[in-house]
Amino acid sequence: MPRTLVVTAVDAERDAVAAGAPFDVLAGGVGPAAAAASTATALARRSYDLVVSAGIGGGFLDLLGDRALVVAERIVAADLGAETPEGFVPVTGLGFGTDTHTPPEGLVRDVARATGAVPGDVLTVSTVTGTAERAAALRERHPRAAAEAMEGFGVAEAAALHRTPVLEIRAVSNPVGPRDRAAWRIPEALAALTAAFSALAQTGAAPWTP
Ligand SMILES: O=C(O)c1cccc(C(=O)CC[C@H]2O[C@@H](n3cnc4c(=O)[nH]cnc43)[C@H](O)[C@@H]2O)c1
Repeated sequence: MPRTLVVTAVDAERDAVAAGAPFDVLAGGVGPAAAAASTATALARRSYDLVVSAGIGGGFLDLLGDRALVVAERIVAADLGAETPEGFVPVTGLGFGTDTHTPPEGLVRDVARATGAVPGDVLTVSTVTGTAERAAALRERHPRAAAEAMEGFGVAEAAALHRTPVLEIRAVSNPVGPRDRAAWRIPEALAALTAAFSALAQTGAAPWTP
């Protein structure tokens, strides 16, 4: 029986996923470093066939419109690199590391079909975008970005270390742009997360068999 590990940032996200399906779900902390450490520790204790980074996230509404869910075609470390007078240079442009993980195409397609999620790039940032200028800079560098969050790349790095396929699923709680924390629609996003994992479990297909 295939085993799937879902890694969220906080307890509320963990509980939302668990309410949808009885997978192993871990609240691994906020940010890429906490996510990588927690995921690597979990994968060292037990092997899994799939790791899913899941939670709420900011949406690029020019691409998403009012659609509430995103599945990552690529998981991109959007602020891992160097600022230069000519602009941002990703870590790969500096000659080392990686800045992108690519989930299995077939699984991305299956998730999109089962949940209605929009496939696109999901950016991992260490600082939540809070201005229109920053949002525009990200859009220019990442024309296929559909969402940003803070953990996907960390989860993906740990999964890669353990040679385990990875996915990222984000329910949109707020637009990527000028900060307005009071307007974040967290309960709605958590409900969308529950519905997504419930839909995946109901497919009855591997690797979603709980
Ligand atoms: O206050 C709450 O009830 C609550 C419930 C669930 C989650 C939270 C969080 O604040 C989670 C932090 C988490 O959210 C992701 N996130 C959400 N929007 C963005 C964004 O625009 N840019 C980057 N990250 C975002 C992120 O992955 C954080 O881990 C609160």
